[in-house]
Amino acid sequence: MTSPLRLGIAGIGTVGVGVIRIVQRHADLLAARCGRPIQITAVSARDRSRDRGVRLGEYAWEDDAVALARRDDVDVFVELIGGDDGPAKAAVEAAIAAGKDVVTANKALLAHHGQALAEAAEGAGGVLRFEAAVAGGIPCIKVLTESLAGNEITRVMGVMNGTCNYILTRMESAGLTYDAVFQEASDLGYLEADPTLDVGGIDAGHKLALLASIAFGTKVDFGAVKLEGIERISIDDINRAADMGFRVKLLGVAQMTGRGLEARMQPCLVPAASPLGQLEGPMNMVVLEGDSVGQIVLRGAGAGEGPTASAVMSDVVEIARGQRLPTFGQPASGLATPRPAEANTPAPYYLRMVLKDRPGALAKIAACLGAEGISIDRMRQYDHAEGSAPVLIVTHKAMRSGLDAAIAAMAGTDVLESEPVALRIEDV
Ligand SMILES: NC(=O)C1=CN([C@@H]2O[C@H](COP(=O)(O)OP(=O)(O)OC[C@H]3O[C@@H](n4cnc5c(N)ncnc54)[C@H](OP(=O)(O)O)[C@@H]3O)[C@@H](O)[C@H]2O)C=CC1
Ligand SMILES: N[C@@H](CCO)C(=O)O
Repeated sequence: MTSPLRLGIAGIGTVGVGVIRIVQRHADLLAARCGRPIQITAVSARDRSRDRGVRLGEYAWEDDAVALARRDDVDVFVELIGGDDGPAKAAVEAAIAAGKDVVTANKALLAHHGQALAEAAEGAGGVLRFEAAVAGGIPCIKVLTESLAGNEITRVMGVMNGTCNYILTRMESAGLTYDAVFQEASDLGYLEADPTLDVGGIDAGHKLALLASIAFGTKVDFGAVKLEGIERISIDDINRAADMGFRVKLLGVAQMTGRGLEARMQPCLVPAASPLGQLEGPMNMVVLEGDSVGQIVLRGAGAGEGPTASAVMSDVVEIARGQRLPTFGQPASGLATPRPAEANTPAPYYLRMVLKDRPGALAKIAACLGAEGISIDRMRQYDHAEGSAPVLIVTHKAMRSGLDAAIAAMAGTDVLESEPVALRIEDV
C-alpha cells in the first residue's frame, strides 16, 4: 500500500463533522478503494473547546485556516468554512499557492471567484474539486464532467435549493401561506444565516453558474444568471397552478442559444406529473441533456451532513486514486467568456390577476396582450366576492419582454385590483 493521502479540514460544522465521520467509519473501505489510506492530519475551526460529537484529539489543531492550508503534512486542503470571501477564500488561495490540492463545498466562493481559483490551481499543478457545492449529495459535477464528456450539452436544469422546494411543496400539501411555511423552515433549521440566499434564488443561482460553466465550456459568470426569488409566490399561485396541472418550482435553467448563454433561476410552472413536478420536500433534482444521451434525471438530498460529506469524499477519493481533472472539465485558461443572451427563449406564461368585476374589464386585459402579439391559450375566472374577479390566463409562447410590456399597459387600464403575477411555464 502506498503513502496515505493526508487531509487538512478547515471548518468542522455540519459538513466538516460529516467528512470526519466518514473518514473514521470507513477507513478500511476507503483504503481498499483508493489503494492507499486516507488520513486527517489537522483541522481548523473557530472554537477549539466545542464538543462536536466526533473524535478530534488525534488531529493537530490550527486556529488559523491559512496556517492549516500551508502545513507540510497536508496534501489536500478541504475547505468547509463557507462564504464567498474572507477566511475561506484566503485559505483556499494559500493552499493553492502552497501546492496543495483543494476540495471545497463552497458554491458562493466558486460562483464569485471560481475562474481565478481554477486558473491558479491548474497553473500550480494542483486540482480544485467541488462536487458538494452543487446539489449536495447528487453527483452531478462528476456526471457532467466525466460521464457525459462525449456529449454536446444542450441544457442543464434543476431544483437546487432544498429549502425553497420544501417551502413550495409544503405550502401546497398543508395549504399554508408563504409566511407560515417560511417560519416552519426557519424552525427546522433549513434556512441559511441570510435567508435571502435561499428564497432570493442566490444560492441556487451560484450552483447554476457552476453547472453552466462545465456544460458550455464558459467561465463561471454568476452575474449572467437572471435571478428571481420565491418571495412573491402565494398560496393562490400554488393552488391555481395545481388546478391547471402544474407545480411551482424554483427552477434553474441554462442553455446555449444562438443569442448567447441563457441562464435563469426563477419560479416556474412545470407539469405536475413530470419528475421535477413530483419532487417533494427539501430534495434536489438535476436534469442534464446531451445530444447523444438525451435526458438524465438525478434526484437526491441537496444538503445535510451525510449527503454533503458523501460528495466531499467523492472528490477526496478521486484525488487519492490519482485522477487529476480540471476544475470545470477543461483547462480553465481555455474557457470562453460567456455572452449572456439579452432575452430568454419564448415560453408560455401563467398570469394571475384580480380584476374589478365590471363590464369590459377582461376585454381590456386581452387587448393589452393582443397589442404585444401575445395570444391567450387558456383562461379561467374563479368564484369571487362581489366587486373583484380572480382571473387566470395561460398564454401561448411569448417573449418575456412583450409580456412585461403588456403588464405595464394593464396597469394603465384601471381594471386591475393588484399587480399581475407572471410565471414562466417551462418545457421540461
Ligand atoms: N450544510 C449543508 O447541508 C451544505 C453546506 N454546503 C457548503 O459547505 C460549507 C460548510 O457548510 P456548513 O458545514 O453547513 O457550515 P457550518 O456553519 O455548519 O460550519 C462552518 C465551520 O466553519 C468554521 N469557521 C468559521 N470561520 C472560520 C475561520 N475563520 N477559520 C476556521 N474555521 C472557521 C466554523 O467554526 P466553529 O464551529 O468553531 O464556529 C464551523 O466549524 C459551506 O460552504 C456551505 O455552503 C454545501 C452543501 C450543503
Ligand atoms: N441552503 C441550501 C443548502 C445546500 O446548499 C439549500 O436549501 O438547498
